[in-house]
Amino acid sequence: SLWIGNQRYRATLSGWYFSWTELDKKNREKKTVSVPVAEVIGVEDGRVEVQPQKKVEDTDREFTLFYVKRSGRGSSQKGLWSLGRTHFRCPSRDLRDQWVTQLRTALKTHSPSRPHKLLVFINPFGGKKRGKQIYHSLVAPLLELAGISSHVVVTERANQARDHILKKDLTGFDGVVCVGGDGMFSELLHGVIGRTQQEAGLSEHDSSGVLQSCDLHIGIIPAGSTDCVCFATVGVNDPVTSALHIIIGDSQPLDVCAVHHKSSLVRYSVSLVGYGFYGDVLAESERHRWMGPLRYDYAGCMVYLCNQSYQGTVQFLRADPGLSSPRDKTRCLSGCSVCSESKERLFPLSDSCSLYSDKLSQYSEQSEGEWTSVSGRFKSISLTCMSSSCPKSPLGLSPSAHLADGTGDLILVRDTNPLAFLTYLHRHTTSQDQFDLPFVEVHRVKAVRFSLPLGEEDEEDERTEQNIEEGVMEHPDKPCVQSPSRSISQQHLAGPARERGTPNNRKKRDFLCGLCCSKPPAVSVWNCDGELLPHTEISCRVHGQLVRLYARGIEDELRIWGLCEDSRNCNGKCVLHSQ
Ligand SMILES: CCCCCCCCCCCCC/C=C/[C@@H](O)[C@H](COP(=O)(O)O)NC(=O)CCCCC
Ligand SMILES: Nc1ncnc2c1ncn2[C@@H]1O[C@H](COP(=O)(O)OP(=O)(O)O)[C@@H](O)[C@H]1O
Ligand SMILES: [Ca+2]
Repeated sequence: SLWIGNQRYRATLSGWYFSWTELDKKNREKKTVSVPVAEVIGVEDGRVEVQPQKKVEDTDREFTLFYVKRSGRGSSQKGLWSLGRTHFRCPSRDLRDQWVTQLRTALKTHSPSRPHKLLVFINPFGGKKRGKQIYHSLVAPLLELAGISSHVVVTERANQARDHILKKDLTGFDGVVCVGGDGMFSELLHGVIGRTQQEAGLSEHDSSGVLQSCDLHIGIIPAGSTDCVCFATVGVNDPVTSALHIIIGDSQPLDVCAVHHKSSLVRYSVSLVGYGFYGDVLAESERHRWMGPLRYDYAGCMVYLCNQSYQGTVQFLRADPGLSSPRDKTRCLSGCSVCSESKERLFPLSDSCSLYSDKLSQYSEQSEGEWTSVSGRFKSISLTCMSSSCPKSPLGLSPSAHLADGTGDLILVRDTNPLAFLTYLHRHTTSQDQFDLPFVEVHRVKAVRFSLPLGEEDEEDERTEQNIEEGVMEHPDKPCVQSPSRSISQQHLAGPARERGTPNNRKKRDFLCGLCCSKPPAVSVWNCDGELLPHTEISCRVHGQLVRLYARGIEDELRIWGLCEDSRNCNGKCVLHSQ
């Protein structure tokens, strides 16, 4: 027996669960609460509070259990996790000590993948510039409660986090965490992939080569502008929810797209490699960083009004259509069967590298005839390895894309009238099918190539030079992977001086004029997870499950509450899947 307040409970710790059942005066069982041991955050002697501040009342018959608590069923805050806390009173001190010891032992046994030590990078300038506050007030107390030690680096420049991961001794760290947005995540992604390949002696520049999957986990505490990677892998962009996923050591594999230009790696992407609309929005938004996250809304409106489209040829290698389709109306949810089956396909034996290389040599030998080619004028071309859902678009760019199936979804939006394009964009904010439009096509792919019409190559250089002069990009001779273009401080410091009619400012106006007025540019620019790429002709290849995040995918609300056992096969009949 245990007591919560004056109420008696029968408590059991058996296998994977700690449960307590309310008993009435006649010992009849009433409501039961069950907490999976894997979701226990900590067990403390006495009555302990951590919010708003840590307070310990060391009463000798009590203990406090901290655990993951989900927002109520049907709540508007779907997917949010918070810290649950219950004070239990035992009949004696001895029994209290036994409970605490047993619970802690169970925690060690059932949660072997929890991190013990984390390396945390905070971008103090990301999003609304609240990174430091978010970490210290919401995240650090939870890590401390869970007994996780952390080494915190507040970044002073762009690429500091990436360089640190690439060059410094990481012995003892179980994972790396960023407090920031998609750009900050991208730094960690490049650091972790680069370091893993260095250690494995593999070249990242060989576009048909095998890449070694990374063991070091990445955690994201969302504090950025789009927070797409966090939203699409957790279901919400909430720092406490993400901190709890990190603490319990969740693990979500993620596909990564490698972008190459000629024979060198340009960058990696997980959320968006976008040309046309999304490239132009990013180029325009970088000039308005001072607006914070609102810069994307402003730039989106401006670029939409300019009504541009671009010519080019897109070639792609289709993924096996028997496995899944971007239009099958399913969603990749936690425990997704498509992704788990892909694991066996991508890594058929534990000695994955050799077999995987066999598969890749097949890939590189794939005949030209197997590439499908589409030429024309496009409003936008997007490739995403996952749904890319974000607060702006809750179902994302490709709602049925999978996080870890080794494929990406290629979305081609052909030139159309402004109203039709607005319909396409608007459907991202609703549950209407954005692919059910005559000028839109979507393909599930393994690789993509983009080329400009013959004779446009000079334009590519011109546009690239212009961007570099304006400080939006670095020189293409420097491999982009060594020096991504975006730096908040650079943009920030350069901003005010440029506003006052300096030559740079005139060029800024030329950029929009170029887009909207007399001679519109023939060439757009690629947006690669929020970075402008310095090349237009690129090739992309999806590497299945290359990295792992501290996440578990989006939880199926009905499955959690025991109402829908099979998200894939309910055929949209249940409440959640018919939405
Ligand atoms: C009429 C309403 C139109 C609304 C259209 C909404 C479409 C939203 C799709 C968003 C896809 C986002 C893919 C993620 C990209 C990020 O990697 C990138 C960088 O993010 P951050 O580091 O946080 O700054 N964000 C973008 O490129 C912004 C795209 C915004 C497009 C409107
Ligand atoms: N201290 C810093 N000063 C300037 N730029 C930084 C700093 N730390 C990180 N960055 C860069 O800022 C960019 C944007 O950061 P991010 O956290 O994604 O915010 P947002 O979502 O608002 O774009 C990243 O590409 C990162 O390389
Ligand atoms: Ca995928």
